[in-house]
Amino acid sequence: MDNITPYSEGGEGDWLLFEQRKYFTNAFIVQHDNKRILLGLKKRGFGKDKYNGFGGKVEDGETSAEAAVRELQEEAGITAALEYSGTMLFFSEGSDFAYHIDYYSAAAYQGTVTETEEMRPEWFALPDVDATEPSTLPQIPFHQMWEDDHIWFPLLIAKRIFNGRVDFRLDANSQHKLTKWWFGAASAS
Ligand SMILES: Nc1[nH]c(=O)nc2c1ncn2[C@H]1C[C@H](O)[C@@H](COP(=O)(O)OP(=O)(O)OP(=O)(O)O)O1
Repeated sequence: MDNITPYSEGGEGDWLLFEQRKYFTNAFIVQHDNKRILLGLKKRGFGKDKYNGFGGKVEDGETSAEAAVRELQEEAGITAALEYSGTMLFFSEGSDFAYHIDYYSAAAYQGTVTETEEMRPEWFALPDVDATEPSTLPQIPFHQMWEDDHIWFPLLIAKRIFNGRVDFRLDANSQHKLTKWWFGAASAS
């Protein structure tokens, strides 16, 4: 049995309202055997300088699973048999649509992890409470990721399929600030 919180919520105020959603994917390589997870530093566009999984828009005519495989190939140079991990609805003040993001993960991959124009891939240590010696890899850099990620990462890592909703508002410096959220594991498996 994993020792994780299956549901959490927080923040304040009313949920922001939106009229449109667009579909995105986000994929992670999570290797429990090697105690590591692959993230990428986004080099351009929305979310620049944040670490994230590899993903992007679902194009017309493809499923989100197909988009996830394509984006992982385009952004990290690798192919993987990705499995569905969860779905989140991300909405930010100032945006005219909500991001519907399907998450995927895999342990194994084919090819060589490669830096691309969009992402600089890097391995990080999976949290390991039983470790007898510290990992040589850096810890997951939550301070340099979307603010909600630390809430649902334990579910992703434990392979608990999750759902969630986050609202961000813009602060005086136009930085995204997490204002309201909920995350839950969709099943107890
Ligand atoms: N880990 C994450 N946590 C979060 O809270 N929001 C995320 C997120 N990953 C993505 N988002 C949100 C914000 C992000 O800018 C938006 C779009 O995701 P991406 O950055 O993956 O897509 P891109 O805008 O790069 O699309 P492409 O141009 O098709 O690659 O979805």
